Amino acid sequence: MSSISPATVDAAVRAVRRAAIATRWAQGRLVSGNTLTKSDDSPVTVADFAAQAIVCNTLAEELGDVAVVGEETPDDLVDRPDLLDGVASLVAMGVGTSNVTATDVIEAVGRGASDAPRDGTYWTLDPIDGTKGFVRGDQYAIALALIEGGRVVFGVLGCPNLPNPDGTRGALLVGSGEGAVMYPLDDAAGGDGVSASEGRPIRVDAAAVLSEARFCESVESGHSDQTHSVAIAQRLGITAEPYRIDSQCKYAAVARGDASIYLRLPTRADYVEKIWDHAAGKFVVECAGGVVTDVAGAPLDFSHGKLLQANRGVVATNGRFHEQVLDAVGAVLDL
Ligand SMILES: Nc1ncnc2c1ncn2[C@@H]1O[C@H](COP(=O)(O)OS(=O)(=O)O)[C@@H](OP(=O)(O)O)[C@H]1O
Ligand SMILES: [Mg+2]
Ligand SMILES: [Mg+2]
Ligand SMILES: [Mg+2]
Repeated sequence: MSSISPATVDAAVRAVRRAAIATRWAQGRLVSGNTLTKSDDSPVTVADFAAQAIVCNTLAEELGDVAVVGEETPDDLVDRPDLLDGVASLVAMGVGTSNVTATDVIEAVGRGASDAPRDGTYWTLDPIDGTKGFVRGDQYAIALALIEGGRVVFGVLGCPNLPNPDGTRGALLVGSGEGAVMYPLDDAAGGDGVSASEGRPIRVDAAAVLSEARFCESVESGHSDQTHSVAIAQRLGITAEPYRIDSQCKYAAVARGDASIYLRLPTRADYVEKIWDHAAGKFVVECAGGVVTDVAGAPLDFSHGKLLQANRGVVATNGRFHEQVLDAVGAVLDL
């Protein structure tokens, strides 16, 4: 396991925190013209572009010229002067400067449009994961991970709306070789980097009785097969209702013990998962003591560029239940 320098951790946490706070501000203020539909028919908003720009600018400022493989591309923005103004104001808010121009925005989003070299070192970024949840006013995540030689080595998940047991909302989860730590999103000390005094180590739950486990899955039935997940739960004797929550907040839920299992069951034979939808979340779960594989039990393989083309679906658990869950998944999906 490579060790990640404190400067790298600090830059990544600051980048995600800034994007989380700016997008949270934007979430309740979106109007219909703030959203467009991409060529694959999926939605993207001014906040997705702004978050990518904020994270890329912060990493560049603090770490220099790093490669970032982000979900969004400036191509979707260039002919949309109507969107650019909104993105620029959000970026200005996020990075704490004034005078962000349309050209600055295009350049900053473009910093996140690198290719994913097979054996190289690069960051992967989902500036808003769960855009549908974001637009609905529900859960979403900012997910940033570092990949070295085809393996995830560090991950940060910003979950601006995640409900905490003490009634507050918002959490920032960091997975590194030293374990998983959760920080409040709003730093009491007023800083936006790592504030070690406030970090709290997190672990997957210690549940030992499978029938009492809680499983989570996507809100969107088009992203995860919710019919087979019910059959799998029944087979495992699980009676609790599924915890349906948007985005990589599902990984956060498993990492900190709000749920014991995350099932992402393919809905289409031709859908291939993207690295930015899983890298940060899966690493945080593993650092918190959990296990993550695809539905057939294979480790997620980040050595194929932008796509997890060697995998289908995802199963994440507290580790203790993993084999039994995979057996049930295999039986129900007829693998
Ligand atoms: N068919 C299909 N199967 C699996 N996954 C898909 C599919 N289509 C889209 N996506 C990706 O799902 C990402 C959102 O993840 P979730 O389903 O967990 O969240 S949500 O319930 O949609 O909010 C979403 O990420 P964002 O685009 O960042 O929101 C997509 O990359
Ligand atoms: Mg998207
Ligand atoms: Mg995503
Ligand atoms: Mg996204």
